[in-house]
Amino acid sequence: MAAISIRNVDVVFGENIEQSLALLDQGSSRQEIIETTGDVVGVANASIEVQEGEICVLMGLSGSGKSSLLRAVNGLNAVSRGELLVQDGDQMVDIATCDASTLLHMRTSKISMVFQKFALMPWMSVVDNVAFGLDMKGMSKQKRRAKAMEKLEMVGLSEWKDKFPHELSGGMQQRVGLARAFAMDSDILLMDEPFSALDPLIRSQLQDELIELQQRLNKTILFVSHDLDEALKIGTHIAIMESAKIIQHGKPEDIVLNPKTPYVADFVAHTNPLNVLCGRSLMTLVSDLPIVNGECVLNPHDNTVVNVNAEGVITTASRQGEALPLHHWSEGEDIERMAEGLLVIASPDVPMRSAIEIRYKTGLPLLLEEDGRLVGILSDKDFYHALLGKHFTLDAA
Ligand SMILES: Nc1ncnc2c1ncn2[C@@H]1O[C@H](COP(=O)(O)OP(=O)(O)OP(=O)(O)O)[C@@H](O)[C@H]1O
Repeated sequence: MAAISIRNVDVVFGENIEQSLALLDQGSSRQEIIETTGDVVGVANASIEVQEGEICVLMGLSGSGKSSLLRAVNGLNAVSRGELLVQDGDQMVDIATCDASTLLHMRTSKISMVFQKFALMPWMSVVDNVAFGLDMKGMSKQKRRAKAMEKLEMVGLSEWKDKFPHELSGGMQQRVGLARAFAMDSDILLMDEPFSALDPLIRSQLQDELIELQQRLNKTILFVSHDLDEALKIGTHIAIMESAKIIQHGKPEDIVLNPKTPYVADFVAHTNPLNVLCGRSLMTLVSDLPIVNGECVLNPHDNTVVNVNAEGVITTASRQGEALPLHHWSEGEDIERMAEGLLVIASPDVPMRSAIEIRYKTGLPLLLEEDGRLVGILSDKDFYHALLGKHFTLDAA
């Protein structure tokens, strides 16, 4: 079930909204609209569904409209046109048209927000900051404190409960912000560049923690970032915005492999694809391998070959006439101790990061097997393609 359903949403800032919407419908650009009406188009005709338990990252350059859309989800920005449905139990509430008391209910019990600037109260202790917001839910003081302590524990800051925000580092303050958002126990978390003010190491740690917490608590998260590496790491889905519009929405691997416009391709070209790609997307198909004397040639330079029977089952392999030991690898198995000269057979779903590590340890290509049949290989050419970003095809719309 969709937790958030954004349907043809426009967000226009200004005094002449009707006129600006009419101009949008006529195909006027943002710039033309600002020149004619003085209004700024924050979001134009955005439609996406975010399913329960997804982390959807809104990605795009500065000014593309990410925050404008995010803030529409909890009513901080008014929706000028369209429907913005948010799940409340087994019904959907339209944030665009609901009354003030419904909006208040949604904000206090269904949707929480984490900002880039931690938004902590400087005069309140860490634990009181985390508990802030729970009294609006009518919780007793004792319960509020217990809940706040539980969430502080979760982010590893229980020892810091009585300190004040200025006594904490930026990363710790952001953890307090996260603890506060999780304390609200809302089903939906809106996160506006929550980690962008932090240094890379802390940022990466908090990203890992967020993924882990999300898996444990199964929240639905809408996350704004201008960093595709971050989006690829934490997003189950990514929506890319340009000039107020969503121009591509899909799973991370789809975005990396099939960018729809040069704008998306440009983002993709500057990212590290190893976190999202798997062997299947890059492998050389078995049907494309040269066959010499009935053997599939993996590397003609050192005569590494593999034999498959009529059913496609791998039987033996050799390098310069010497038999190579075969080893079936599955995810989670230690790669560190793999010996040079081991020919590894893995699933086509092997993450490229693991595949490269295996290649590094064994010095050999990988064989990819599905349903007991050899379907492809990963050789150095495929690894270089992944690293150099030559794996995608620009599917220009
Ligand atoms: N409250 C507002 N009033 C008027 N214009 C606004 C308001 N909020 C945003 N805008 C304008 O809407 C456009 C989109 O801004 P938005 O903050 O959504 O972009 P963004 O993609 O989140 O950018 P950034 O990464 O820099 O935060 C910008 O031109 C901005 O000036």
